[in-house]
Amino acid sequence: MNNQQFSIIDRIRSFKYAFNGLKLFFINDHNGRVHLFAALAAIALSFYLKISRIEWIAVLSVISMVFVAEIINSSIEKLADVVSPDYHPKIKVVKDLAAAAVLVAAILAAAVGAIVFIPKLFL
Ligand SMILES: Nc1ncnc2c1ncn2[C@@H]1O[C@H](COP(=O)(O)OP(=O)(O)OP(=O)(O)O)[C@@H](O)[C@H]1O
Repeated sequence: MNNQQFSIIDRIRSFKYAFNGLKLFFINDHNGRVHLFAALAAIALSFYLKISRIEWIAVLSVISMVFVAEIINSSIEKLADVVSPDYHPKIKVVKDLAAAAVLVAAILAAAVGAIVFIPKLFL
């Protein structure tokens, strides 16, 4: 248990570190930029198609899910690269599992995108 006193300055500092992580993700991570582009395209399409409130909730939820999964995946990859710069079978399992989380989120996002957008675009 942490016995340190609550400090608003420490809380603000934590936010600063978190925003720095976000900046690193979008600047250094190629996947981060791909996801950002896809998210902006989905949001633009949502405005264009005037999707409903509940559809906005679905679209924004899956977009954030993909970002969360990719940020955690990226973080695990970086940690694994420090822990084991050389090939290690257990690192392979760790990295493949982290990548699987992104895959699951991306499949869900594609499914939600198809359910929301396809009827408005083609039907
Ligand atoms: N040190 C290692 N030991 C074992 N397997 C590894 C190791 N590094 C990478 N791998 C294997 O290679 C795959 C790709 O790893 P890598 O870290 O390059 O991820 P990536 O998704 O290609 O990353 P990036 O975000 O750089 O595109 C991993 O999922 C894992 O199977």
